[in-house]
Amino acid sequence: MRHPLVIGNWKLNGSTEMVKELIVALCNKLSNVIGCDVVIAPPVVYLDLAKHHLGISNSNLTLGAQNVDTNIAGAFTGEVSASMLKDIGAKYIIIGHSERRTYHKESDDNIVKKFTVLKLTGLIPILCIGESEAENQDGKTESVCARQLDAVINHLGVQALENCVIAYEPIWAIGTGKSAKPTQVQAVHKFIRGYIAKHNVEIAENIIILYGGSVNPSNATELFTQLDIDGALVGGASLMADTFVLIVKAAAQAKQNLRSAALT
Ligand SMILES: O=C(CO)COP(=O)(O)O
Repeated sequence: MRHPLVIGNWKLNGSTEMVKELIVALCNKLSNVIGCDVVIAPPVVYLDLAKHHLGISNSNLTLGAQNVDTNIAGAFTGEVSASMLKDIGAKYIIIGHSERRTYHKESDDNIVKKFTVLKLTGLIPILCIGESEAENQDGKTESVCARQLDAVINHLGVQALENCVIAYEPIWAIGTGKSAKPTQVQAVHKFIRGYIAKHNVEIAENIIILYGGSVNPSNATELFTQLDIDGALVGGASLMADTFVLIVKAAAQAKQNLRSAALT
C-alpha cells in the first residue's frame, strides 16, 4: 500500500522568525505522529535556515523546494539549480505549479526540462497538473491532465514517473476556499492512475497522487478516505502549525482505517 504524504507549500511567505517558530511548533506537534510522510517547502532563501531548525529538533520532516531552473550551472542570473537544491538538503521539488504556469508562462516543454534535471540529480519531482475553471466547465479535466502527463511520458518514457509524485491541483480550487468534492477528486485521481497504468501497471499502482486546492482540517479526512488520494499538497493551511498538523494526522488516521478495513 502507498504511504501517505502531506506537503506544505509555503509559497511566497516567511521570515527568519516565522521559519523558526513554525518549524519548532511542527516538530513538537508531529514528534509522535507516525504513518504519514511530511515535507515542507519554504521559499528557497530560507531552505538552509529550515534545515538548521529541522536538525536542531532532530526531526524526520523532509525539506522540499518550490521550483528549480532547467540549467545546472552557468550564466543564468537569479536562478537556482537542482544540484544546489540537493546540496542544501532538499529532496522533493515542486514543478509545474499553476502559479508558475500562469505568472511565469512555464510551458509543458519547460516543465519537462525541469523534470529531467531533477531526475538526473536524484531529486523527487512533484509534478503539478490540473485544469482551469473554464476547462472544468467544458468537461476538459481529463484531457488537460492527460496532456500534462503526456508531456513527461512522451519525452522521457513512463519509467521517469517511478519514484515521483503527481499533485492534482484544479486551478479553481487553489486559494479559493472552494475545495473540489472528495468524490470528484477521487474520480480524477483514478483517471490519472488508470492513464499511467496504460503504460505501466506497477508504476501506476505505486505512484503517489496528491490533491491540492483549499485543503483544510475540515475537509481533510473525507478527502483522504478516498482510495486514490494519497495525501495533499497544502498551501494556506500549511502556514499555521495547528492546521497543518491536523491535516497530517487526518491523513495518517484515514489511511490506517482504510488499511484495517482491507484486512477485515
Ligand atoms: O496551490 C496549492 C498548493 O500547492 C494549494 O493552495 P491552497 O491550499 O492555499 O489552496
